[in-house]
Amino acid sequence: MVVLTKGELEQITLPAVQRAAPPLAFVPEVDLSAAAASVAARSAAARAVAKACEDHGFFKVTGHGVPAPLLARLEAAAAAFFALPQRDKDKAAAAAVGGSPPFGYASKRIGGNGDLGWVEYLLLGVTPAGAAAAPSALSAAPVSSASEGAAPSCCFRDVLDEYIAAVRRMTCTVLELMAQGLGLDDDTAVFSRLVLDRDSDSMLRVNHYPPRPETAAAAGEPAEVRRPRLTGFGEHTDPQIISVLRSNDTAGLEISLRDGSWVSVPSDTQSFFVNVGDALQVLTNGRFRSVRHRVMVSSGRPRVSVIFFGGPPPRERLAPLPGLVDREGGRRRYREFTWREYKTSAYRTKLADNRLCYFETTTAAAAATS
Ligand SMILES: C=C1C[C@]23C[C@@]1(O)CC[C@H]2[C@@]12CC[C@H](O)[C@@](C)(C(=O)O1)[C@H]2[C@@H]3C(=O)O
Ligand SMILES: O=C(O)CCC(=O)C(=O)O
Ligand SMILES: [Fe+2]
Repeated sequence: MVVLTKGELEQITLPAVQRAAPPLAFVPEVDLSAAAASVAARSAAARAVAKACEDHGFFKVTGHGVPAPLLARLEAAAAAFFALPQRDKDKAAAAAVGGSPPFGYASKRIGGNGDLGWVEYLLLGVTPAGAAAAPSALSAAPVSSASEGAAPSCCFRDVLDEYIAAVRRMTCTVLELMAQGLGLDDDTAVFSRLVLDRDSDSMLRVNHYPPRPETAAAAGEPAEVRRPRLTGFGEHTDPQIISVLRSNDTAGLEISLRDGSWVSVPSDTQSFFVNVGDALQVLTNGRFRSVRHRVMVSSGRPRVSVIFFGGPPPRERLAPLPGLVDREGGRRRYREFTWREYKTSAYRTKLADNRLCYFETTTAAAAATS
């Protein structure tokens, strides 16, 4: 059980004074089933994806083909896992493959550098075969399907493995549309091959944000005091190439727009949300922007989200794609580095830090500060 100090608790509750973010008026959307219908539909979808990645680094995917019963089973399995007694969840952490952070179960502590959030989570490496390198204790968390009534019960780990295979396939379709939208028609697998590589450093995260707790404030106090907004997951960009998120019907995800304002993303259980990650910002020479996002907890209902992070193999050298650099008159915004190097550097940072600035070329860094 994690017991926080008073100061640590304040760190989570501090944003209570902030006003709730307004909803994102227009969530860019791509329907993958429509995109598959014809060459013209595919190129229209590719253009829409590229525009969303340039404008927001964020969009919604519908028509994705991930079966609804699988999503329902995953949601039920995750809820059943987080409802386990604390000692069983802690045991799962201790049993994590390799036993080493960041993988396994944790509560309130995010990463190793003092970040806190109103969240508990499972973080799993995804093995080359597509299966979760999951804590073995997950096998002992039986769940029956919420949607299929009499369907056989099955363990969390099996549902996770099935989900990972499906979400990885869909992620690669999205990455191919991104490449096409950038005009990289000669090599539309330029991003997807990194996530499909047998050594791809991809991960799965299952987050559970418990309902915001009641406060003892007097009835006459303003709503923000009676129902403080808590930081579920502080603002950050994701370091990988792409993150593909699905949540239950409790909202909480917020993204930062280009002007720095925050907007909330209405939940949609039928869809997936895609974030551009730092590595894709580098590969596209800054044309696609990694989106700054966070989760705020202001609901009396729990939020459960599952995020697939598509990462390259550790040895992969990342640098702006030459074709995209040429289009900017040869200006290369980032130096070459390996994914291992980037990840090591990222894991030394706090959640809210800018992790890309250490990899900018001097010209880009100089332009940004002038
Ligand atoms: C504070 C941190 C948590 C994090 C590693 C880091 O040092 C900075 C990046 C964080 C992040 C954000 C996206 C993913 O949720 C994550 C798994 C990742 O790869 O980078 C987390 C890391 C984590 O929770 O360990
Ligand atoms: O839980 C969510 O909805 C988003 C969490 C997130 O951004 C992350 O795990 O990197
Ligand atoms: Fe994230």
